[in-house]
Amino acid sequence: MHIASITLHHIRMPLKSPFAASYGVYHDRETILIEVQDESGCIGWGECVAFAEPWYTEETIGTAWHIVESFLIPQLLGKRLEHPREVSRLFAGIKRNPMAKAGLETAVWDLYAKLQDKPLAEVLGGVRKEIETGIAIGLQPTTEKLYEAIERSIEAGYRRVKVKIKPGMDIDLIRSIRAAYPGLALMADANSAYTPADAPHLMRLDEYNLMMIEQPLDAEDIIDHAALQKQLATPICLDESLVSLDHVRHALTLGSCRVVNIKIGRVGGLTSALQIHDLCASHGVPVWCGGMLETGIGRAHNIALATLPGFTLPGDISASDRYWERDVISPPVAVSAGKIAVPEGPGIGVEVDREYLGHVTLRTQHYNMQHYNMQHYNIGKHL
Ligand SMILES: O=C(O)CCC(=O)C1=CC=C[C@@H](O)[C@@H]1C(=O)O
Ligand SMILES: [Mg+2]
Repeated sequence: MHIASITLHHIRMPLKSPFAASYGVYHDRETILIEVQDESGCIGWGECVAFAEPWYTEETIGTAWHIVESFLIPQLLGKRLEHPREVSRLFAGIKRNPMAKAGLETAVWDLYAKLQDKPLAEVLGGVRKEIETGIAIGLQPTTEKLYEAIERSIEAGYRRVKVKIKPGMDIDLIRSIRAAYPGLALMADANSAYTPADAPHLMRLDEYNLMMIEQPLDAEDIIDHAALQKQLATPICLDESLVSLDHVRHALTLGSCRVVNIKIGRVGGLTSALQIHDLCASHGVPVWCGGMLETGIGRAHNIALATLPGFTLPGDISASDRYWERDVISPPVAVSAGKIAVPEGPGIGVEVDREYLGHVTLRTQHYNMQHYNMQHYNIGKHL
């Protein structure tokens, strides 16, 4: 692969309904879609999943655009690569910023798979032709709205339901859901809404047979999660805490969690996601693919990743129409009886709807060696 040009698309898509977590509410989704084109004209697509606000992690659309444009593109543009796993080595001189890195790196994986004329799932080592999937329901304004959302999820066949919790919307909420749906595969995501002092309160959730409690404490609290896991019968699943392979290795060593949510953007790309998958498998720790309210491009990468053998739990890969009136891919992601058929075309196996992409684009920037701003290129050169 000779990386000939890179194009960034900053887009905004309206959410069909607001998505609320313990830290805030999303009314629309800004994201950065990334095209990487090689000298043959083949195009790989990736998605940088940073939000517009630094609520989930410290990355935002603004930080990611800056890091991609000023530091990562200079390391990638013009390079001749044999394999996408080389990209993370090219980016090693730039600290953290995993979502910025993953946006470019996933595009190179898609490009590579297309050049191999193979589905991305096959190139990654996938073993499934369809994946079972779950759904994440944001905090709802009323219990009735929550029950309506749960009913719709069950009717759609989603294999597990994730609800959001936070202090004041937890024990009673879970108790009422469990009373209404005794056999439902149910988990809760706290998005770091609790502190270690809340351990006795969180232990009360043990009686409701939750599959797991996701990220109860702060992202930095790897040691405190280990102490909490010793007090909880319910498995802890970590999300925000795990931003690299080393973070996962530390969490498994300390016993901070018994389940791992792998999000391609949060861990810096597919190469890192594969390494984390393999590490968890060696420890007998199940993983599932988390979601970031992606467009169909990020969703397609998630589907490919979720075909790997260690992804034994349903993830947050819902249908395109769960969030979007219209997606930027064709065909949109569809869920049937809680399952998604893995695309069989080369790469991510979906086409980008450029007409709609243009409609939702706020800003586009194209970079190639002839026109690239040498000032930016020189910034990257010293790395
Ligand atoms: O992509 C989805 O379906 C939503 C997944 C989801 O629950 C989340 C997405 C992004 C940030 C968080 O609010 C939350 C999570 O922590 O998993
Ligand atoms: Mg989460």
